[in-house]
Amino acid sequence: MGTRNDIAGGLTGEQLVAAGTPHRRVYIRAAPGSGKTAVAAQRFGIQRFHGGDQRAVLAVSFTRSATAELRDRVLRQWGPDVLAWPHRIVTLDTVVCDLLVYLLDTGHICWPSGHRSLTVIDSWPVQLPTKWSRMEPAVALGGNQVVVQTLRRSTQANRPSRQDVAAALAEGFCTHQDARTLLEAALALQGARDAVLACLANTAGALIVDEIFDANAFDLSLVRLAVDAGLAVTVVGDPWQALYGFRGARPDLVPELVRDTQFVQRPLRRSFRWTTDGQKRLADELRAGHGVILPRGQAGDVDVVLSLQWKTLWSSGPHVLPLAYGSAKGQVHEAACTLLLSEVTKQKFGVDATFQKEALITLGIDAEALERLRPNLQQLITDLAGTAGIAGIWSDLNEVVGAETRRRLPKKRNHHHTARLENLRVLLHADGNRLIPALTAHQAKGREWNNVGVLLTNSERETLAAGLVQTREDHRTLYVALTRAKQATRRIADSGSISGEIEAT
Ligand SMILES: Nc1ncnc2c1ncn2[C@@H]1O[C@H](COP(=O)(O)OP(=O)(O)OP(=O)(O)O)[C@@H](O)[C@H]1O
Repeated sequence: MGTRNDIAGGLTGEQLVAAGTPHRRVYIRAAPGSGKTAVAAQRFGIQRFHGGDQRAVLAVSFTRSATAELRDRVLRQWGPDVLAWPHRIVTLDTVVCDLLVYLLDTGHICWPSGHRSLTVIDSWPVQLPTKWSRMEPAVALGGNQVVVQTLRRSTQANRPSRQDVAAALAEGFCTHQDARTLLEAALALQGARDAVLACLANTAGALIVDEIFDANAFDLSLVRLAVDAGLAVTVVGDPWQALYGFRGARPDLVPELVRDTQFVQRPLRRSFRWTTDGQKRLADELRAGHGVILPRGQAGDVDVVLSLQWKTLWSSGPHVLPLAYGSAKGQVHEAACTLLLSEVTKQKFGVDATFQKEALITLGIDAEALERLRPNLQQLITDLAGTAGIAGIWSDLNEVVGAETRRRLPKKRNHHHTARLENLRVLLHADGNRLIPALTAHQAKGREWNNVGVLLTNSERETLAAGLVQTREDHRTLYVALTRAKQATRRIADSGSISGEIEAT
């Protein structure tokens, strides 16, 4: 089986060394645009076809989009055979669930009403009714039994009742976080831990972990477990691009893992992204911690606008269309507006709104129901682009979406609901002007465009001018935003005008 590399001219020596190294524990430390995904994909294929091992080659990443990108790349580089069972590319959450189910199957832990297959959901509020409360039902392990406890939290939030969670659990439902909590607790039981180690050793020969700096302490303990089980483990990542501290990522623990378990380092230093001296210089200056100023300049043609917050993007003038209202919080009205936004983003850019999938889950709407809804959503966009009153459009949206969802839509409209529609209306009225898609740096991670505009707050500009520090997550988020362009990164002003060339101080 030969490789079908999709990179013109093939991989460089540095990339081939990283992809093909025979070491069993490898840390590929990669600069932005250095072909991290291409190298991970190459290593997957080498271990799959040339590893001389029938056991699974497993690659994991932390988000669905990063996992899908790696899977696509592996399939393109190696053809469909590469993912014949048992070889897999999945999120680490999938591996967690599989191990939990294995422990249920082997009787090391017991689920209420004896369930052995699980339906794992993103969060309870997308599935169960909630109330504003301090009392939070928490799934835990009591001995080897899965139970529900109630915890008193210091702040109130929308939370489901203990009874509803217990009933859902008895039907085999749990959240990804529950699955993690339960596996972590189970691994503290010696019998269960030995069983997981044996399961890993028997079924998998190699593990590749993409974006290792997004791992939290438990994720890293699973990587250690894979090392203990004797798997060949490769971790890939860039410490400058660790963004998920808010989800508990612990980039500071990665050097410890690499040191303790004696990984060899294979750096990827050369970047293929920069096609101009200006962008290369910017990337070098940022990484060296030097101060950088992106001066304002003439407007025109960036391919995307990036910012650290969705909110900033919505207040950035009539030419910038953000691909989401905000991160998905499982609220029904927000989800209904996301479906509407998605019709616009599909029309303008040919892509879904960023959290459309989450909105469909929140509303319990499947693909067929969405198709039924779409003509009505399109009519609502026409209304929004016209002069119809916002209050009427708000209740029409409720009626349209209400016909397909069992979730209760709000009876009373409030300012937040109508603001979403008002904002969209402003953009639909920006006639004749080219709309530019806008994303947060988190959503832009791993992606690249020719020309990138960034929207910065005053304090972010000051941070940039003083120079970035790798240990600060807010600094790393700026770094990710400013290293997405192949040609140029410009500072876009709120009016929609864009800055000129990069200037390093
Ligand atoms: N050997 C190579 N020759 C030519 N182009 C390459 C080579 N390796 C990678 N590239 C190109 O460089 C670009 C960046 O690659 P990729 O997206 O894999 O980088 P990355 O390391 O994942 O970046 P980031 O960490 O910033 O997300 C892509 O357009 C890719 O096709």
